[in-house]
Amino acid sequence: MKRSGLTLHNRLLLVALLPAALLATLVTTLVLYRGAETLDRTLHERGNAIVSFLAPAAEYGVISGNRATLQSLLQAAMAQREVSAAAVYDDRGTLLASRGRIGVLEPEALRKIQEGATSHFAPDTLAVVAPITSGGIAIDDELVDGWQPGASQQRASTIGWVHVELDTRPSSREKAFIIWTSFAIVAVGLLLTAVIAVRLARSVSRPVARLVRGVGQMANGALDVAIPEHATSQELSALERGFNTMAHAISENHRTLQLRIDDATALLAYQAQHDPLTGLPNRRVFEQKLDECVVASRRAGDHGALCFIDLDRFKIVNDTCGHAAGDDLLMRIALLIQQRVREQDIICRIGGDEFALILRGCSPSDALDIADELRASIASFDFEWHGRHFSIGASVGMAYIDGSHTDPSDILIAADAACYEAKRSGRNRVVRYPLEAEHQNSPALEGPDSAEAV
Ligand SMILES: Nc1nc2c(ncn2[C@@H]2O[C@H](COP(=O)(O)OP(=O)(O)OP(=O)(O)O)[C@@H](O)[C@H]2O)c(=O)[nH]1
Repeated sequence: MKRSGLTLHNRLLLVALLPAALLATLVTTLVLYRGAETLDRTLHERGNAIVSFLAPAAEYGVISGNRATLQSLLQAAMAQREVSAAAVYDDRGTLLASRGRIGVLEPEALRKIQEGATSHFAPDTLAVVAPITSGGIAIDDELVDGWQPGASQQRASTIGWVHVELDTRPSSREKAFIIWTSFAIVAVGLLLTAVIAVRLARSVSRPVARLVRGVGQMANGALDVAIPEHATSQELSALERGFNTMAHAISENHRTLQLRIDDATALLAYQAQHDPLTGLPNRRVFEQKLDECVVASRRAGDHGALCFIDLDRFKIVNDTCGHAAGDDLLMRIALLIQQRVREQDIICRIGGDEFALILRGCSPSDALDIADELRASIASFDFEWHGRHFSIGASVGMAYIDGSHTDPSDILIAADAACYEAKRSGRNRVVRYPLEAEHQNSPALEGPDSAEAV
């Protein structure tokens, strides 16, 4: 659909003002027309009434030629409101008497004028002329031989004319007054209508504009939107409340959803980095940390050691008491190791019963001491499961991180080989890499064989 450039506000103004303006124009025109017509008609009627009264009254004066009578008659006519001049003519059009500044009419013009005819012969003047007729005297006629009823009417003839002029200025002034009063009323009415229309249009267009802004903000991604509820109309007020409720609900749902996503993401991140059974960092984290350690040892001289810890004869617990017991034992051993290592050390579970311990910032001898203390703790740990007691051990393979390695997998291989050697040479002991020298020179580190289930 084609869009118009008119705003909602302007449309509402148009709807309110256009009919009012049209109606006002129509009504004003009608009132003015009717008012002017009525004033004109009233003036004409007055003129006619005066000449109708004057014509029969002047009959005697015209017949008798008594000008004094005619003058006093005209004087009486002049007393009438708006009469500015008056005159009487005989049947030949000769002026017999006049009052005021009369515009004398030619006999020709008089003869053409019928009774009650009016005309504007001069500006601001309305002239009314009526013939003076003589109907004869009925008493005298009856005395005449051969008189018949109705004969006097037949002999009525025009013996002169009365001519009255009315001043049209008061009437014009009244017309002007009506015109200006009407215009003033219409102007005030239209002004009031405009003020009311503007207020009404605003009461609709402003809340709608606020709603449009709110929707726009939401469309741009700002969900926490609330518009002020100032609408005065019931429907718009309900719309504002509804919008705010809806926006709040959407915002809340979005927030809840975002929290769930964050939780799920955090859980996934945690699960991606931790062993689900013991909660220790998993193999992936271990590899990262080992990388960091190797880099730190080369760059900052931050030396340390890697210990591979493989539990001895763990399988017996699984086989005799089931996997639940094995799981419980793994969790307890993980806790035990965590409690015994330092804050800067990193302990990870990297396999079934295998743990990796990265010792940071320590000398080879300190690392050896820590590893052996750990081994001894595991060896002396008494695991109890439904009345049965188990004592397991741990074989520990150690490789130093002293800045001489560039590849972390070399250290891994070394620690793995040392651990294997610890297993092979009887379990429950710490073997460090390089193997031969360490193994031969450190008999003290060799512990007793791993304990069997008791
Ligand atoms: N309960 C339990 N057992 C596991 C889990 N992961 C691996 N295992 C078991 O742990 C055992 C590890 O095998 P081994 O290391 O050969 O068993 P071991 O008795 O410790 O043998 P040595 O290391 O030679 O002393 C296997 O039987 C696996 O099934 C686990 O998450 N829970």
